[in-house]
Amino acid sequence: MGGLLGVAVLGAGHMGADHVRRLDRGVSGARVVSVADPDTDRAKEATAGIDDVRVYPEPEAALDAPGVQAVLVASPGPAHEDALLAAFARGLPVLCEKPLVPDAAGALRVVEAEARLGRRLAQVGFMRRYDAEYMRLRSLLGSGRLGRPLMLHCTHRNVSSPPHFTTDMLIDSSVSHEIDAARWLLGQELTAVSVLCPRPSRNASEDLLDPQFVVFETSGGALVDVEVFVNSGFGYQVRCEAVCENGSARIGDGHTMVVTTGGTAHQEVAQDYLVRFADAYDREVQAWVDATRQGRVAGPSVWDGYAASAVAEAGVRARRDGVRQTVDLAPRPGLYADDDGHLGAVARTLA
Ligand SMILES: NC(=O)C1=CN([C@@H]2O[C@H](COP(=O)(O)OP(=O)(O)OC[C@H]3O[C@@H](n4cnc5c(N)ncnc54)[C@H](O)[C@@H]3O)[C@@H](O)[C@H]2O)C=CC1
Ligand SMILES: O=C1[C@@H](O)[C@H](O)[C@@H](O)[C@H](O)[C@H]1O
Repeated sequence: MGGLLGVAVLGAGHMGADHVRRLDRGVSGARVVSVADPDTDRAKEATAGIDDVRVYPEPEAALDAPGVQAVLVASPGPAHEDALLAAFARGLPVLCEKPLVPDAAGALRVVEAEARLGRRLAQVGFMRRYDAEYMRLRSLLGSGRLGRPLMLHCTHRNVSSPPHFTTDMLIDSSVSHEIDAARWLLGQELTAVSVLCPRPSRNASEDLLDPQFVVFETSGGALVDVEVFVNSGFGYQVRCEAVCENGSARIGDGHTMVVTTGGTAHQEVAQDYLVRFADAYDREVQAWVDATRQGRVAGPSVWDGYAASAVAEAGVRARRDGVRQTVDLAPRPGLYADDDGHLGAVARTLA
């Protein structure tokens, strides 16, 4: 594909506006040609200073704008299914922010729609796969040097959650990252989930069960625990420690400057994902633009997005019912047999 890749961006909120800036100025090979947001003022603000960009209230109009060759979906999760199906109907490659679709049935409909097309068109925005620390951890685990992984201990803390955030979203929006990262790091499926909730923090809104403690069992006999705390108040902290038979490895501790003065040491703590994962988003979007211009689709697949939604849905049930839930994935269509390239390679090294 010659020339710059013309991208339609759906949703101009926190992530959408950041991706518009990234496509315009942060990565090479792309330009934003249209943006859709029912809040057109928000879309205009996000596109201020960009030449020849059109703003629409409806997603379909943005997809049909002249020059659109690919789509970046950054609308809220419940709007993703319609956006993906509309992009597929037009044969447009997509980078869709996580979650693919928050509910497993909707995510499976997207899998089936892409499988019917017979070719991959979409990548899911699980950006941790593009984070330098996560990539190092995966390659260390894959090398077999530490032996078989026994446990992953994960922490996922946000400073505060937006007003629309619900108790279910702690798992289907926030923990969805750990679900994908665990599948990718271990090369195993998550097969069962249990959730415990301590007495909620007074800093969370009254109807929010925050924090939560989630434990996954994996197909290879490992355990993955996640403390998710979206109103920690003190920082954006994402950590992961892999404990293996012959050693352990931890990421997420030292992302910023440590200042020592007057007998004490202070470490800055990132306040949000846009800062902590800035490099990962850049790498993710650049990889998507490059692959799309070459007519390829890479990165986390629609199948990975479905698996994450199915596991998260079981987690939400486990939290609501207070009972361990098993995860039953639908049969994987042949189109995603290649996903073993992502998951199976690590699994094979560790077998
Ligand atoms: N990868 C990551 O680390 C992160 C991913 N996200 C994901 O990004 C997506 C957007 O999240 P935020 O930007 O935080 O939300 P937001 O609430 O800040 O922005 C969403 C925007 O979408 C617009 N919108 C609503 N319905 C729409 C539709 N049908 N078509 C187009 N636009 C529509 C809203 O008016 C709003 O401006 C979600 O899927 C979320 O899970 C969000 C934060 C971080
Ligand atoms: O994806 C994200 C948000 O949607 C989610 O709500 C946050 O908890 C995560 O830290 C962020 O990466």
